[in-house]
Amino acid sequence: MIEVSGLVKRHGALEVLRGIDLTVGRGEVAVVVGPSGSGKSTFLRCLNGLERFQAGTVVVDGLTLDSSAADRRREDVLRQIRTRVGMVFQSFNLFPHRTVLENVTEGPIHVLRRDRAEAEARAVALLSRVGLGEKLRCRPMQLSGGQQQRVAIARALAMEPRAILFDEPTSALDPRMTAEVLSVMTDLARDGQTMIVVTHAMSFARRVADVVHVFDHGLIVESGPPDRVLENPREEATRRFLSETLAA
Ligand SMILES: Nc1ncnc2c1ncn2[C@@H]1O[C@H](COP(=O)(O)OP(=O)(O)OP(=O)(O)O)[C@@H](O)[C@H]1O
Repeated sequence: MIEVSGLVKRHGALEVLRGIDLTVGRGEVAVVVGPSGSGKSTFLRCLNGLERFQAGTVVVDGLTLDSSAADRRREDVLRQIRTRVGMVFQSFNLFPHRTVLENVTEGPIHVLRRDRAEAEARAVALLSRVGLGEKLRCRPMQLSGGQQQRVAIARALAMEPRAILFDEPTSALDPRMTAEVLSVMTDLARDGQTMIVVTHAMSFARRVADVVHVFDHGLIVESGPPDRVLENPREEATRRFLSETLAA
């Protein structure tokens, strides 16, 4: 579903990603962990074209983005990738003046050109699935952070994405709201949703990830199943990261 090779991203002289290779199969859950500043968010942002990169290739569901694509072709590929790959951010990013229901129907109606009644019926079903069937007419401000994040997940799902990228979806939430959001994400994973999740929630990584990738200074230093990487890390950088995370 997603194949990244040799991805290099620079900000001026700073090499933020120094040659990332990573593959995510259909229905797989990849969890990305690593210290602050190691390039995790930048990596996700390169996958759906929010960031340009200087070298390497990203293939998503058969669509290829590379560093050399001319602007017109790039825009065309990006448009297609963005309809196939959802993104859920730390800060929810909902439309503040729209209702919960409108937040979820906006993309299907205006981007996928779905009929309004069909889009609303599906949005109601998705909002019920994330436990918000009673909140359809609320505005985002009237909801807790955990509820807003679940709206953001329903909004991503409404686009029928082939894959969803999660960028620290629970780091602005308290433990109870974090648990609500991780439970929704766990259900999605069980239903076979392809996902890449950047998170500090190690319990989620242990329970749900098929593969954990450890970033350090713009490189993947270690990858493997969670019980192996998190319980028996081979690399010093992984051990350091895990001991700092446990101490925090
Ligand atoms: N627009 C930018 N201009 C310059 N440097 C940037 C820019 N965006 C990110 N960086 C730098 O790139 C590096 C990687 O940042 P990134 O946000 O990807 O890390 P991260 O692993 O997601 O960190 P965190 O866990 O704190 O979110 C950092 O050193 C950051 O300062």
